[in-house]
Amino acid sequence: MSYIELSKIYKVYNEKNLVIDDFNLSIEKNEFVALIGPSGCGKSTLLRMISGLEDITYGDLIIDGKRMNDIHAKDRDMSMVFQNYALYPHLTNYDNIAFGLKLRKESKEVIKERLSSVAKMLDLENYLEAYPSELSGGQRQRVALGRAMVQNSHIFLMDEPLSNLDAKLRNRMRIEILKLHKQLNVTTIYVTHDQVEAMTMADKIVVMDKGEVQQIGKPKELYYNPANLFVAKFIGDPDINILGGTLQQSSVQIGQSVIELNPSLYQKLDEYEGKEILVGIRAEDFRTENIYVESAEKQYRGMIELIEMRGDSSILMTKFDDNEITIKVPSSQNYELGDNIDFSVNQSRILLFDKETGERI
Ligand SMILES: Nc1ncnc2c1ncn2[C@@H]1O[C@H](COP(=O)(O)OP(=O)(O)OP(=O)(O)O)[C@@H](O)[C@H]1O
Repeated sequence: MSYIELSKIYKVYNEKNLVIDDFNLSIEKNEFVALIGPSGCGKSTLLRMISGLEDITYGDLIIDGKRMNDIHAKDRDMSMVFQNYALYPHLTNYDNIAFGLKLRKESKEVIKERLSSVAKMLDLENYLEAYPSELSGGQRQRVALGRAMVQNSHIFLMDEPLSNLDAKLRNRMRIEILKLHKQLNVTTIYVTHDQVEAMTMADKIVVMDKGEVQQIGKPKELYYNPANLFVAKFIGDPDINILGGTLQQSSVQIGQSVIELNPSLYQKLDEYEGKEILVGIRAEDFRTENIYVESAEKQYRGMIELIEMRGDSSILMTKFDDNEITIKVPSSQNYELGDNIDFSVNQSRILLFDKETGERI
């Protein structure tokens, strides 16, 4: 049995509103798990059920072999960090961090010792006598982290802790949280709607939609082997290109164009022969250089309609037959608006989906 087991968990609000539907997840000790999905999919509800702030309607929450459903939040050995920091404005940062310890009636010495070690780790030593309003967003979030850390809990629950920070600070805090996670040997469950955050931080990602798990896997698994169209579209930036086509033996007909498929792929496709399917191609899976070397790959030509410069790469928008597509190229390749671009498709990276169910074929 894993350290944390969520087994057949359901959440029903007001006896009719099902927001978590048969959720199952195993989490190992010291693992960093990200829950991601669009707004309203039930991520926060799930985290609140784990923390004890919300009842579990049905199912079992087991931690270290013990059923926790009826254990009070304060006795669950967990610390929570929220998006809006939830700091008390009338308390100094020191008292904010110490709040939980004082509530638990820890001795002054213990509080002082833990505060000093945490403040050092978070680079907050010079701000302890100040109030939260005197801090920047990043510093406030560090105070909130500090408050969680001094509890010495074995489990950290984080609900979009970085969403209020600007992009640069978010990147820095991501690294800080990861370092803390490793240093403290805690098990972390991290809610975010930002797939980049989840991909860069998590050992394991749970993709949710409408209260249901879509896929659980390592970041790379989700990226290269999405279970369905929802996961393929949710993970990755820019969005994966999805083209509608008809399967014909060893190829897919897309409008007037044809994409050849790898033998390993089309051998599994008998039941789809002559049927409409969806083809997923990530922007980096078009080849634009040395395509003549890959003689087996068919070549296509499109006119560049838009260029998005991203620093190291450029995203080119062009057409494949009548479909708008994006192609990612190193920005050192010089393309201009209106240029024609020749490209081929990396066959080994093509993803196919059932048009009706969205499931990966
Ligand atoms: N106390 C409540 N009573 C009734 N319905 C609720 C309650 N809390 C949440 N919900 C509903 O449960 C669903 C899931 O909400 P939840 O906050 O868990 O989503 P989320 O994925 O965390 O969204 P976001 O990313 O926007 O925070 C929503 O449809 C929401 O309206």
